[in-house]
Amino acid sequence: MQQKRVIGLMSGTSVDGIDAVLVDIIGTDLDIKVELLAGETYPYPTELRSRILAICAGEAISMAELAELDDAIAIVFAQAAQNIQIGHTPATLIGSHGQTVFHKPPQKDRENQQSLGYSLQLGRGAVIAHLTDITTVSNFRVADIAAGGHGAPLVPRVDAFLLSHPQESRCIQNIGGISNVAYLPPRNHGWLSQIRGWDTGPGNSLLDLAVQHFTNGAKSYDENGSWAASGTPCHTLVDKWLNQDYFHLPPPKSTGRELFGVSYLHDCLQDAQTYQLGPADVLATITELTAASIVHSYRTYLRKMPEQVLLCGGGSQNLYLKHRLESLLAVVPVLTTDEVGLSATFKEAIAFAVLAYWQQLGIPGNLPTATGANQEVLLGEVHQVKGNK
Ligand SMILES: Nc1ncnc2c1ncn2[C@@H]1O[C@H](COP(=O)(O)OP(=O)(O)OP(=O)(O)O)[C@@H](O)[C@H]1O
Ligand SMILES: CC(=O)N[C@H]1[C@@H]2OC[C@@H](O2)[C@@H](O)[C@@H]1O[C@H](C)C(=O)O
Repeated sequence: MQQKRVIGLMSGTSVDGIDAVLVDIIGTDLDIKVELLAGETYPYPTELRSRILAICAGEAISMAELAELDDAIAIVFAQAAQNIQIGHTPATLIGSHGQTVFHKPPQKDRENQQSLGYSLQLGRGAVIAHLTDITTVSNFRVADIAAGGHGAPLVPRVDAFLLSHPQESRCIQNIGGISNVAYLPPRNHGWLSQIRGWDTGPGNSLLDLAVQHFTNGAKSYDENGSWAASGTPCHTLVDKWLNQDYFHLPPPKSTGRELFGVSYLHDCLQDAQTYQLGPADVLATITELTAASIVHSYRTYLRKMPEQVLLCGGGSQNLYLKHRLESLLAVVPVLTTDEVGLSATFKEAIAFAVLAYWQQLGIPGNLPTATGANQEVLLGEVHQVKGNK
């Protein structure tokens, strides 16, 4: 049986820091087992985070600055990989997602011709491999995009093998900067082809930006959602915002801070002024949009509601958001993946360790029903170092 010690590195659309995990992986698909040996979030240095957020918000930079940023990110990713191994037998493989700074889904023109998407993750794998002396797999999204897919979400195939249930249907709901779902039917005949996945819309991105706006940067997020919980959502605005095109696009679909970022928040704040909403009410209203857009997408795009929802990502710790999801989902129980034995904080980093492991075994990592690609493909580019297998 295959077994490997792997490092997973991930920084998502919240741009809060690098999630690093050290895992032992054994098996291949339904027999796969992942043991989490260590997990840590290493915050970005403040100045580096500001530069990343600026380009995510559309600020123009020169090619020289882009090259410098690419390697500055690779260096902190490599440091995260070194640190997570302290006190452990070293890993022989790294799966590094990198830092998304631009994401453009594939688009259809008026003649229904589809153009390819484009997604850029910085922190080049060759530099991580060189600095750590560990074979590194990176650039996971490009092969799926070349096959006509969105290149996202990629985690549903990993969710399928780590979190599906023999009898129950589950939605695995990640609430990061952006939210995405993997719908997992019960594991019976043909279940793999019935899995669905898509980005549901905003997660914490708008909430974090609003908190930074109201506190002049003194706070970066609303801990436990307590500030939002002290306000009242404006349902008229939630209904208006839910009319937006993205929520009415059928899956497969993906999005990013290009849509749910600074200028979207600006529009929300203008609307909020019309209704004279104070900061707590604005946060409550954006939280309601986040919860309502998730539930609306289940009701609209799934044949049947799931029997259970398992939350993960930083937003799973936002108690007010969790409470609003529970209320809107009514009878469907809402748990976190921690409660079924998989770390809600580190699941995405674990997923990129698994995707790197699959790459080395020649196992495809994408699910065309989630990304829209025209075929299953091997994900990731390999940066081999001497001695690693
Ligand atoms: N205790 C908490 N209370 C409320 N929100 C929290 C808490 N802890 C984390 N968060 C939120 O989670 C965010 C980080 O989530 P996460 O690390 O899952 O995002 P990400 O991986 O960057 O995003 P994505 O999944 O879109 O790639 C923080 O920016 C914050 O908004
Ligand atoms: C382009 C990009 O980085 N997309 C991320 C982002 O963060 C959440 C959502 O948008 C998601 O679908 C995707 O990441 C997860 C890890 C995925 O590919 O499954």
